[in-house]
Amino acid sequence: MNVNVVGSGYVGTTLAACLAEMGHEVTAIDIDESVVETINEGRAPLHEPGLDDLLAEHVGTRLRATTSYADLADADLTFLAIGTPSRSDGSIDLGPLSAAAEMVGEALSGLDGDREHLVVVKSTITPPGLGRVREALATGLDRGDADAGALAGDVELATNPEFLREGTAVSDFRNPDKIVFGTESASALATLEELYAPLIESTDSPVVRTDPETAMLIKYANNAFLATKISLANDLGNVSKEFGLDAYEVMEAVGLDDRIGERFLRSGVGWGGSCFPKDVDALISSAREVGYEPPLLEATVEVNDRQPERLLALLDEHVDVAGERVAVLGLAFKPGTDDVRNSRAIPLIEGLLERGAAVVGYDPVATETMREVFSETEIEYADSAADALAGASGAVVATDWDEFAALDEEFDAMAESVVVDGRRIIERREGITYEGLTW
Ligand SMILES: NC(=O)C1=CN([C@@H]2O[C@H](COP(=O)(O)OP(=O)(O)OC[C@H]3O[C@@H](n4cnc5c(N)ncnc54)[C@H](O)[C@@H]3O)[C@@H](O)[C@H]2O)C=CC1
Ligand SMILES: O=C(O)[C@H]1O[C@H](OP(=O)(O)OP(=O)(O)OC[C@H]2O[C@@H](n3ccc(=O)[nH]c3=O)[C@H](O)[C@@H]2O)[C@H](O)[C@@H](O)[C@@H]1O
Repeated sequence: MNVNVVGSGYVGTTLAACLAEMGHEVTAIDIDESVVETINEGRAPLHEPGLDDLLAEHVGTRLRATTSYADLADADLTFLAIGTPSRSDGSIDLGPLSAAAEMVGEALSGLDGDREHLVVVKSTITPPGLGRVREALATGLDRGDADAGALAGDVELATNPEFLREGTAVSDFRNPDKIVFGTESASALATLEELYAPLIESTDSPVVRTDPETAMLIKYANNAFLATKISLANDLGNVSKEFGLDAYEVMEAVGLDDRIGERFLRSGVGWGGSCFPKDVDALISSAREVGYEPPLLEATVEVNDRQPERLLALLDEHVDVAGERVAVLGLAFKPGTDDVRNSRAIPLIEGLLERGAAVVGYDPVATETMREVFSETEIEYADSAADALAGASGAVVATDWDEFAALDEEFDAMAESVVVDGRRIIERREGITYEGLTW
């Protein structure tokens, strides 16, 4: 099939590359010229394992990138994979997605009368927000019938939420736990089924067929459940630590219960990233708009917000960091990515700066992205964990990069070897004062 993917971030680029791998002709559209140039050179515009190889293989044959919407109507369908960031009140900023939907509408306004085109929202958007995207698309099509809530027969809106994780985006896309189609007509469903047929046949993944709004609520409920699972592990982890017990031993045993499952029970400094924080906030915000205060989701956020301060309080017990050099190991919100959006390293660094510490951060891939959050005048960036630790009076671990597990004599070069681990990646050893956040 002939497919457009509008938005070439983590989701859009992965989707475009994997659809090309499945044999489709794909056009990736992004407003950022540098992103388009990078893709056309056969490279990923972001750090995502396996994506460079896929692009190198398919760019120039089945995949191309462009900033132009001009030929959009030639394809069978168009995905919208635009960011849906949070506003300060927790609701979603629909501006970028609506703007893109309007541009797609304009590009489709000249569609031949006998042709159909499916617009598929891949972005995560609340059910009420979807109405706004429909309106924007209708505005673009210049049909102005948004009140009727429907688009003319030849252009239809569907949803197909994405469940991939950053750092494992390509393998997650190739092996999905489920595929969710939110459609309003049999022909829209048939289009998505045809598009995904190679993946469904090769993986046997379950397919959920529902309406567009329910599909999106499934996405929110999924992320809310996972974030709550981690926050519960953190709450129980804090209790374990106060009892002088090891939360990991406890949760490993708890996870053996099939009804609970062992994944996403790793306690520590909490969840970050571009999605859990914004999606849980958006769900709370849109529930409030319809008159429901969701107490458990609010507690999920509160537990998460407190973990970095709990970690710093442990550091305070061992060293007064005012005027001292403190190493922050890991800047990315999790290993395998250069994404620092809502990374737990950010509140840790802010807390250390408030205490008057001289912060030196190290990350194997996320230094450049973190420089956009903290300038070189605010914190120092080291080229290696060893350089970050040298002369430091304390170290905090924010990300569980594998390479941190191998650190050993590097701790000997610290002025005071106090290590507070927020991710259980450093081994306890002789010669260092080690504190685990929940163990
Ligand atoms: N990052 C992730 O792991 C996941 C993200 N999602 C959802 O997918 C959506 C996209 O997320 P990311 O890929 O992380 O976003 P991103 O921020 O990495 O990428 C968005 C891209 O859209 C481009 N863009 C903005 N306006 C545009 C326009 N009018 N026309 C063309 N391109 C435009 C930007 O230049 C950027 O390259 C969000 O709703 C997110 O919640 C869902 C599952 C996983
Ligand atoms: O909607 C999204 O964008 C995506 O959000 C998450 O994926 P992602 O944010 O890439 O990363 P995760 O692996 O889920 O980790 C999120 C955060 O939770 C933390 N985490 C994870 C697992 C755990 O046991 N403990 C824990 O603290 C990680 O360190 C990280 O900060 C979901 O896992 C994906 O299914 C979803 O598609």
